[in-house]
Amino acid sequence: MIPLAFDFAGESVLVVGGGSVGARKARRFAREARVVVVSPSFADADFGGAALVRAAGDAATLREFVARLDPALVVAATDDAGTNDAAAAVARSAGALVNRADHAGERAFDDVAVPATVRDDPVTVAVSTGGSSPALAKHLRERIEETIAGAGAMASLSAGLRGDLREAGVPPERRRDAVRAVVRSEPVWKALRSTDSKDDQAVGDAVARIVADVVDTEHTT
Ligand SMILES: C[C@@]1(CC(=O)O)c2cc3[nH]c(cc4nc(cc5[nH]c(cc(n2)[C@H]1CCC(=O)O)[C@@](C)(CC(=O)O)[C@@H]5CCC(=O)O)C(CC(=O)O)=C4CCC(=O)O)c(CCC(=O)O)c3CC(=O)O
Ligand SMILES: NC(=O)C1=CN([C@@H]2O[C@H](COP(=O)(O)OP(=O)(O)OC[C@H]3O[C@@H](n4cnc5c(N)ncnc54)[C@H](O)[C@@H]3O)[C@@H](O)[C@H]2O)C=CC1
Repeated sequence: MIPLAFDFAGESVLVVGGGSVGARKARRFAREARVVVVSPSFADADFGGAALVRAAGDAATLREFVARLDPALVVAATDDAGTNDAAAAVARSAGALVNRADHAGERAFDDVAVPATVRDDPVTVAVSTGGSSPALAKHLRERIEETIAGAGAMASLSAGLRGDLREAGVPPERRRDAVRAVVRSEPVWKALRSTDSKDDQAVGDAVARIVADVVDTEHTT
């Protein structure tokens, strides 16, 4: 399986099944998509603000919801394999992606798996075990959470730096070297992770030193 980042803004997601797994998937996709959950009962308190429709997902009902919502993705998350089969078949015939919560391995070509995900916006890190061990995916996600602290700020900082250097007419190769040096710099990471607001100054100083170093070195060689 190959991970891709999918922009769900403006898209719909249909979740079939309102247990704790359906709720977790609904919360996940409700960050961006319009989510509708179809289920005869709802066992979790938090569906991320998704619309909840109390109905059994038989094939006719599912076809109706898929036709109405035109979802990019259908999540089959019931405890009933027959219903999950029907949800997957209806989704496929409508050209939607399918996520089956009760399947791993030997997937149809259009199936997707939901990875364990760490966010420090705009950075996301996704862990998949190819469906073999979701518990391991979760554990690795917890470990990575500490490792990427500050990555969101680093992404914004380096994107800003790239823009500034471009505007200043710095040629592409030198720009690339400077940005690469900044994202690898321990002093910059340390300052970004600091909760001390005066470290904004430390970040700026560390970046300025690196940029001057890279630009100067390459001037003189
Ligand atoms: C294939 C996949 C399809 C999909 O759902 O997309 C799938 C399938 C199955 N999960 C099962 C069980 C568990 N799933 C979790 C947790 C998570 N499961 C997630 C994803 C995936 N699960 C996809 C593969 C991802 C990959 O490639 O690794 C995570 C990462 C993302 C998310 O769901 O948000 C989320 C962690 C979120 C986080 O915290 O970061 C736990 C841990 C726990 O609950 O503590 C357990 C119990 C322990 C265990 O069994 O491992 C079972 C057996 C059910 C049974 O035995 O009845 C199946 C079905 C099967 O294996 O056949
Ligand atoms: N992918 C994952 O991360 C995990 C997947 N699983 C799998 O996912 C399934 C669901 O797990 P839970 O949410 O814990 O189960 P659950 O039993 O708590 O919830 C199942 C939900 O499906 C609903 N449902 C039953 N028939 C339906 C129908 N015809 N139409 C619509 N909804 C229907 C039920 O009302 C209930 O709300 C499990 O049976 C298991 O196979 C379990 C743990 C983790």
